[in-house]
Amino acid sequence: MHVAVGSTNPVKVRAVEQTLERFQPAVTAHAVDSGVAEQPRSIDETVTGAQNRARRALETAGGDYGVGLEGGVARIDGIDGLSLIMWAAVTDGTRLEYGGGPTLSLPDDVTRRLEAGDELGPIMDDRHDADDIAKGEGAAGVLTAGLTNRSQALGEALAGAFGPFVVDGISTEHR
Ligand SMILES: O=P(O)(O)OP(=O)(O)OP(=O)(O)OC[C@H]1O[C@@H](n2cnc3c(O)ncnc32)[C@H](O)[C@@H]1O
Ligand SMILES: [Mg+2]
Repeated sequence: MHVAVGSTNPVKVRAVEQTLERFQPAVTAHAVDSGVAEQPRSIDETVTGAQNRARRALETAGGDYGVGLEGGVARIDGIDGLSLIMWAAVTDGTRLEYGGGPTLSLPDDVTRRLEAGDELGPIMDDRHDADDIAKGEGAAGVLTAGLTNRSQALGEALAGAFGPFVVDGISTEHR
């Protein structure tokens, strides 16, 4: 089974390898355009980014499945400030399925900086005097003291999006 991922961020590739380990897939990484802003700011924009990445990865690489993973921030009813969200999309070239990852309420100072126009990755690096948090444990790791991390969180989104293909037995019919 060949799974083409629409990103070269190692955290996203790892999320796919870990979540789909059972199938021992060949996972390839492709720098595709998400078609949305570098920092998506709504559920709609985040889902669209995931969908574009999945479709474009499969178009670029071929293979059995295209996977798109996208991070974003959004306002959630009932919660003050902005929250970190993440969505996955999977396509086999015909069908598209979606899954959401965990939602994490962001601290006030992070929300303020996002509202001023900054992106979450650089904000987290600056706040924690670190480099490339978005390519490692992620905000999901930092904000939970490691109870989860970005790969694991993205993996949960992917499980939701990939599951329907497995349930319907499609994956075993592919190469
Ligand atoms: O190379 P790509 O696939 O684009 O990887 P990315 O880390 O930029 O991931 P996204 O575009 O999906 O994320 C959109 C923005 O949100 C940031 N972001 C999302 N999740 C994050 C996390 O867990 N920790 C830090 N930054 C995060 C990220 O750095 C981007 O600025
Ligand atoms: Mg990005």
